[in-house]
Amino acid sequence: MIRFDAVTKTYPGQSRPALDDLGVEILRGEFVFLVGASGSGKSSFLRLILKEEKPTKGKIHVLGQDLGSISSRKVPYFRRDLGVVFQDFRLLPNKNVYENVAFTLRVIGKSRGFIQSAVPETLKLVGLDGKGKRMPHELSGGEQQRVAIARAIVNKPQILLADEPTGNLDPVTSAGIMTLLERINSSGTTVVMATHEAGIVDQMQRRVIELSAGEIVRDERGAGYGAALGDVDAALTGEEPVEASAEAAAAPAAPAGPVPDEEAVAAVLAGGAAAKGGRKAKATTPRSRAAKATGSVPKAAAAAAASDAAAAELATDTDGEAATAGAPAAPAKPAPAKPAPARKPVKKAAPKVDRKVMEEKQPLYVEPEERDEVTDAAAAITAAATASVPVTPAGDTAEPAAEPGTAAPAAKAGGVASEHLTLAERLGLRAPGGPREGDDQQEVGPTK
Ligand SMILES: Nc1ncnc2c1ncn2[C@@H]1O[C@H](COP(=O)(O)OP(=O)(O)OP(=O)(O)O)[C@@H](O)[C@H]1O
Repeated sequence: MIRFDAVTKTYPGQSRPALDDLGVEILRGEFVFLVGASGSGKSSFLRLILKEEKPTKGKIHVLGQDLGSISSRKVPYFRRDLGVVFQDFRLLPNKNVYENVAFTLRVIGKSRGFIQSAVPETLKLVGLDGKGKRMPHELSGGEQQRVAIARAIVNKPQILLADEPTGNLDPVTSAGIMTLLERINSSGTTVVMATHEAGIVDQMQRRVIELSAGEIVRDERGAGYGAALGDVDAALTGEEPVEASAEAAAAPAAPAGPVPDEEAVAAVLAGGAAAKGGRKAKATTPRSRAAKATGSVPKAAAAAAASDAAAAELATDTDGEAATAGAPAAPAKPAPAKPAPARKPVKKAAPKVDRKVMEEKQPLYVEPEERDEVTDAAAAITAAATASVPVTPAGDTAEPAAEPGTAAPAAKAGGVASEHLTLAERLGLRAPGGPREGDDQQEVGPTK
C-alpha cells in the first residue's frame, strides 16, 4: 500500500537529511502511529506519501504507483485516493458543515445525487448528524475536526493521513476523534497518524513507527508510545542526552489491541497532557493493556533502567501501575535495582527550522519532471497547497494570506500566483485553471 525503499529526504540548504535511508512498508488496512521528537521527520514522511515533497534518494510506492513516475499534472488525481487531516482543521469558514464536506465531492465532479447521499451519511458517521447547517464558527474544536475528517473521508479514500489531528483538542475531545479514526480504519481505510500523544498511542496498541533524527529506530506492532521517547520528550527541553532501554525497545510484538473506549482514552489523555510536560499518564487501564499485549512492563523497566532524576520520578509514577498491569497476565516484574546494561542511544532531532530560514529556502513544491505551461502551473499549485496558509473567509476562491515564502515561488514556477488559485487547486484536488464561473453550482468536473 505504502512502500519506502531506501528513501532519503534532504531539504535544500540542509546538511542533514530530514529522513535518512528509510525502508518501510505499510500494509492495507493498518493503523500506524508515527512518533518521534519534534523535528524527527514525521511530517516529512507524510508529505512524501502525499507527493508534496519528492525524495532526494530512493523510491516511494503508494497504492501500487511509483510516485516518481506520476507527473505533477496527475498529482491531483493521485490525491483523490488519499484523505488528509491536519491539526488546524482548515475548514472553509464561510460555508456550512454540509458544504464543507460536499466541497470535496463537487470539485472532483461527483453527481448531485451522489453528494446528497454521501454527505449526510458521512456526517452521521462522524457524529454530526443534524449539524449540516451549522457554520464552522458555531462548532467546538472537536466538531470542527470531525467536519475535517468527514471532508477527508467522504470520497472513501484508501489512505487517511493525519498530522497531529488531536494537537489542538482537549483530552476528552481527542478521545472521541481517536474512536472515530479507529472506526474509519476498521472499515478498511489505512490510517497513518503522526502524533506526540503518548496516551493515545499507549491506549490503542497499534503499529508504532518511531523516528529519531530521520531514522526509524523502532517499528513495532501492538506497541505503545515508548518509554524512551517519553523520556526524550521530557528531556529535550533540558537538552540532556537521553538513552533508551534496549529492553524496552526489544519488547515483543503483539496483535493490535481492542477498539479503545472513549472514556478510557480520555482518562489516559487527561494524564497524557501532563505527561507532555515531563510526567507520565496516570491511568491503569491502558498500561494494563500494554503489559498484556507485550508480556512485559516496558515503561517500568525503562524507567528503572534510567538513572537520572526524571527517570526516578517516572519509576515512582509507574511502579504502582506496572504492578497492576502485570498482575492479570503475568506476575509483576520487580524493577531492576541497577541500570540495564545494554542501551541504545536515541539521537536528538535536528533543530526545527524557523520562519526566517524557511523564507530563505527553496519552495516546497515538487519539481516537475518535464516543464511546460501545465506542469509549471501544477507546481505552483503544489507550492501553494504546501504552504501553511489559513483559508480566508472569502471561500473556495479565496486567496491565502500572502506568505513571503510562497508567493514568489508560485509566481516563479509558472506565472500562476497563489492568489489566483481556488482552494480546490491549492489542495491539489483540481488541475489548474483558476476560478471557474458557476463553481458553486458545479456538479461536473475532471474525471480520471
Ligand atoms: N522545508 C524545509 N526546509 C528545510 N528543512 C526542513 C523543511 N521542512 C522540515 N525541515 C527539517 O526537516 C526535519 C524534519 O522536520 P519535520 O517537520 O518532518 O519533523 P516532525 O517530526 O514532523 O516535527 P514536529 O513534530 O515538530 O512537527 C527538521 O530538522 C526540520 O527542520
